[in-house]
Order: sequence, then structure tokens, then C-alpha cells
Amino acid sequence: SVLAGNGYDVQLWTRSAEHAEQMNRARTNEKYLPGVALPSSLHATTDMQEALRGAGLALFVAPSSAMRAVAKQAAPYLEDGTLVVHATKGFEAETLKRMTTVLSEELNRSAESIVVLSGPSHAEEVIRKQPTTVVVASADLQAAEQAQDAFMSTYFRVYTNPDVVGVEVAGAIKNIIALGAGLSDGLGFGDNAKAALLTRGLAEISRLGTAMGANPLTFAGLAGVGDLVVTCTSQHSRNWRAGSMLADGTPLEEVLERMGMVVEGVRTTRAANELAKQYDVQMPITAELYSVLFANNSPKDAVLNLMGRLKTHEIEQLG
Ligand SMILES: NC(=O)c1ccc[n+]([C@@H]2O[C@H](COP(=O)([O-])OP(=O)(O)OC[C@H]3O[C@@H](n4cnc5c(N)ncnc54)[C@H](O)[C@@H]3O)[C@@H](O)[C@H]2O)c1
Ligand SMILES: O=P(O)(O)OC[C@H](O)CO
Repeated sequence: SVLAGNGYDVQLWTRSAEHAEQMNRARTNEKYLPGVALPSSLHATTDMQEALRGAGLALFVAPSSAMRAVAKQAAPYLEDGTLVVHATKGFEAETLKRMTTVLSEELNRSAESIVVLSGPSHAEEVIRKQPTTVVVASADLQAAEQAQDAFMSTYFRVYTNPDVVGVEVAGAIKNIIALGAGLSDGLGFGDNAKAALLTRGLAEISRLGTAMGANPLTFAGLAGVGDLVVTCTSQHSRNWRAGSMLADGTPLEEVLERMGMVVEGVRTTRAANELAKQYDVQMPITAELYSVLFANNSPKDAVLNLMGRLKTHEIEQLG
């Protein structure tokens, strides 16, 4: 929608012929963003070759679990001059790889040339042209600026950042904290608890991110604090909603079925739990979430465990 509004002809690839037909016929996306008109220069297709023919820019935004498969399908048709951007928030579950790594492997491109777009940006608001700010990160400044120019509009403001690791880690891990924020609200806890989760969640994100090579300042930016705030507080957040449903004892499988859309925080909790071990960093909120999601621990016990941890310093934990 943003790109079409900027005057580009946009081909929207989907694997579902029925969904593509519905969007082209009704000029709305009834399944995911009902009731909002799609720009006339946006055309949906299930034909990957058609979607990528002559493309100046290809935006990959499949769920993290599908990214490798989608990239594999795209690889034969991606032209050399096409800028690759992704907006997916998560790790590959089996390998713990970041999305730029997965894309680089499947598309036979250097990871440095790929751009990640992230930040506080719920689709429901963007499609209604509500003011939104995001960041595009790439090791290649020219590539980041090319993406910035393509997406920047009167209601969609885009900043560049060279820190791909920081932006990808922040975008992925905030979904875990949002699940926790939903749980906290669902348990009836108040604003103090939410603020605690956001702040100590940011400490966890920063700790893992810096261990993986990120610039700590990225976590104070749009991909860090910005996305953490929006995902932990917005009515639109699927991760927050899933967390609030878990609070009343609804089993995880049922929550995911009822959501009907990707809840990245669930798989990311598993991945982050592994990454914390690999990089030897403490991620207590993630560990408790893991125990609730995958080891039948009760949310109330998880809170008791977090509050009962040994006393410690605030700042030293950031190191
Ligand atoms: N929705 C948002 O506001 C938003 C904002 C920023 C980033 N993201 C990120 O974008 C990614 C996708 O989220 P979404 O909101 O579009 O999810 P969604 O669940 O609303 O839609 C996912 C789409 O991917 C398709 N899909 C699922 N598995 C597939 C596969 N194996 N092959 C091909 N297509 C497949 C589904 O059919 C659906 O069309 C996530 O990583 C999410 O964190 C979403
Ligand atoms: O709806 P969520 O929880 O997947 O969050 C969507 C975006 O990541 C918000 O920036």
C-alpha cells in the first residue's frame, strides 16, 4: 500500500489463488485488513515469475517459518538489479539464523546487500495512512537509502541504520515480551507490571543483541523501544492478544488456532531460549515464558519466579 501510494506498480505475491482473486476483484484484503480499499496500482498474483519480472525492489514478508521456502521459490526469478528488503520478525527455528542470513543463502546474494525494514508498524494503521516511523538497516548504506527513498511518504517516515543485527534481534525478541505483556494484563496486573516487563525486557533484548554483535544504541531506537512499546500496548498486536488468552488457561494450540494469524513470539521464545544458552546471556523473562509455553508452568508461578530472583544491580545486568 505504501509503495503503491508512492507511484510504484506493486505485484503482491500470495500462495492462495482464492485470496489473490478476492483482492483483485474487490480491491480490498478481506481476510487480513478488511474494509480498507487497496490502491489501484496493486495487483495480487500467485505467479512468482510475474511478481518479480523487472522488479526494482522485492519485499519479503512471509512468516519466519516460511521465509526459506518462499525465498527458494523466488530465487530463480529474482533479477540481479532487484533490491532485496525484508520485514519479517523472527529467527529460523531449526538453525536460529536471522532472516538476512536465510535470504542471503537462498537468493545467492551477500547478506550485506540485503535491507531489513522494522519498527513500530501495525499493518492495520499503515493501510489507513496513519503516521508511522520505521527503520531500514543494511551494511550497504546505498541499499538502505534506496529502500528509504522507495518507502518514505507523508505518513510513513523511514530512517536508516547500519546495524542489521540489532534491528533484526530487536524486532524478533520484542514479540516475546509482548506475549508476556498480554499475559500480565490477562492476569489482571497493572501498569507497574507492564512497565517492568517493557524495561527489563529491553535489558534482555540488549543483552542478547550486543552479545550477537549489535550496537546497543539501536535498542533505544525505533526497532527497539519503539516496537517494544507498540507491541506491548497496542490492541492490534497478535502477540499481546495471544498472551492475554494464555492467562486464563487457554491451551497454546487453541490460542494459535483462534488467532488464525502468525504469532511470531511463540517460535521466537524457543529460539531465544537456545540463543541465550549459545551466547551465555541471562534472559529470565524469556526463560519463564518458555516454561509457560512449552513446559506447562503456570503464568502465576512464572511471575513468582521472576519477582523472587536473587537481588541484583540494574545497570550491571545490561553488560
Ligand atoms: N502485521 C503487521 O502489522 C506486521 C508488521 C511488521 C512486521 N510483521 C511481520 O511480518 C511477518 C508476517 O506477518 P503477517 O502479519 O503478514 O502475518 P499473517 O499471519 O497476517 O499473514 C501471513 C501470510 O503468509 C502466508 N503464509 C504462511 N505460510 C506460508 C508459506 N509456507 N508459504 C507462503 N506463504 C505463507 C499466509 O497465507 C498469509 O498470507 C511476521 O514476521 C510479522 O512479525 C507484521
Ligand atoms: O501483531 P504483532 O504482535 O505480530 O506485531 C506486529 C508488528 O511487529 C508491530 O510492529
